Amino acid sequence: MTALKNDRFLRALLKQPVDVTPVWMMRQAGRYLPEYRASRARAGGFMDLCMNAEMACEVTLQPLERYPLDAAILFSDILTIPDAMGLGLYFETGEGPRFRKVVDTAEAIDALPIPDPEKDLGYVMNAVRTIRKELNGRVPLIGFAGSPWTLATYMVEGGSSKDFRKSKALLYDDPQAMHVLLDKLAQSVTSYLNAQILAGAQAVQIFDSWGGSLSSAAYQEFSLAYMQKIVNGLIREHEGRRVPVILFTKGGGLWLESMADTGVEALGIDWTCDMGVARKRVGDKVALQGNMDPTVLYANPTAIEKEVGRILESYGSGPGHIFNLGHGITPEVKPENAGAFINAVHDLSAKYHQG
Ligand SMILES: Cc1c2[nH]c(c1CCC(=O)O)Cc1[nH]c(c(CCC(=O)O)c1C)Cc1[nH]c(c(CCC(=O)O)c1C)Cc1[nH]c(c(C)c1CCC(=O)O)C2
Repeated sequence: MTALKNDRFLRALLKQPVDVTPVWMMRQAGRYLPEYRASRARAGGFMDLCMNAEMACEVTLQPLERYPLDAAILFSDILTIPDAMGLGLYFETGEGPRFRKVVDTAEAIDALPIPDPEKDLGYVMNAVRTIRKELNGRVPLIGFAGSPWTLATYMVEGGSSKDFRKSKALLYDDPQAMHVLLDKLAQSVTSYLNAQILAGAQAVQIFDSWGGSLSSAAYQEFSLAYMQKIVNGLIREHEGRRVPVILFTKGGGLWLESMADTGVEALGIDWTCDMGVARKRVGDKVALQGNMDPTVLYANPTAIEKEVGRILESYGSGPGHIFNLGHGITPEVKPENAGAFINAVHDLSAKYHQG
C-alpha cells in the first residue's frame, strides 16, 4: 500500500500536530466546476457518473487538480442506500432527488430489504478502489453515508422536503414503525461504511443533514441513537491506521456534548456555532471540522480571507481543527473564490501551529 504523502487531514482528526490547518469542502466535486458539468454531460446524468468507477474517479479528482486540498471525498450520494433498497432513485433536472416508490406505512417498512454492500452497491466500492489507486497516496480518501434519520426523511417524503411533514407525522403517529425503519437503515449504513473502509476509505463522515429539524428529545431518540449504533459497529482500524469517523448534524449546535459522547473522532460544525465556543464545550473529546458559511464564497476574495482569519482565530492554537464550510458549496460559486478560500486557510493558519 502506498504511503500517504499528505496526512494532515488524518493527523488533525486525531488531534495530532500539523504544519497548517487541513482543508476540504463538502460537495467539492460539483456543479460550480465547469469541468464537472462537462463530465456530467458526457456521462448522461448524475447517477451515470456515480455508477461508472472511472467517471466517479475523474470527478472526485477534479477539485484536487485545481486546488491544494488536503482530502478527497468519494463521488457518490447518500441516497444510494434507499435506491439499493428498491426505491428507484432518479433526478429531475432542477428538482433534486426523487423516488419512484414511497415508504410511508408500517407494511412498506417491514418489507424493506437490507442491502448487501458488495452485491447491491458494488459500483460504490469499485469507485472507492479506483479512486484510491489513482490518488496514489496524494491525500486521504473520505467515504460517507447519510444518517438513518436523514435517509428516512427522503424515503417517507419520496424526495426533498422543506417541512418534513410526512416523515415527522409518521414519527409521532407510529414511532414503532419509524424505529423499525431507522434500525434497518442503521444496519444498512453500518455495513455500507464498513465495505467502503475495506475498499479503501481512510476516514468516514456521517451526513445528518436533517437532524437539526428535530426537537431535542426527538433528535436523541430518532437520530443520535441510530448514529451511535452505526459508530459502535464500524471498523476503526484498517491498513494499520485508525479510521476516524466524523459526525455532522447540520443545525446540531445545541447537542455537541452528546454528539461528542458517541466516541467519534470529530464533529462537523455548521456556521451558526462559534468555533471557539464549540471547542470549549467538547474539550479534548473530539476534533472539530468547519465552519465557514458557504455563502461567504459569493463575496470577494478579501472578504473570504477575512472570514477565514476570524474562524482560525476563534478556534485558536493547537491541533484538532479541520477547516471546511458549514455545509456544501453551492453551484453559483466562482471557482476562483473557492481557490481563495483554500489558499487563505493554509496561508493564515501556520501561526496557530508553532511549537
Ligand atoms: C442531503 C444530501 C444529498 N446528498 C448528500 C447529502 C448530504 C450532504 C448535504 O447535507 O448536503 C451528500 C453528497 N452528495 C454528493 C456528494 C459528493 C461528495 C462531495 O463532493 O461532497 C455528497 C457527500 C454529490 C451530489 N449529489 C447531488 C449532486 C448534484 C447533482 C447534479 O445535478 O450534478 C451532487 C454533486 C444530488 C443531490 N443529492 C441530494 C440532494 C438534495 C441533491 C440535489 C442537490 C442539488 O440539486 O443541488 C441528497
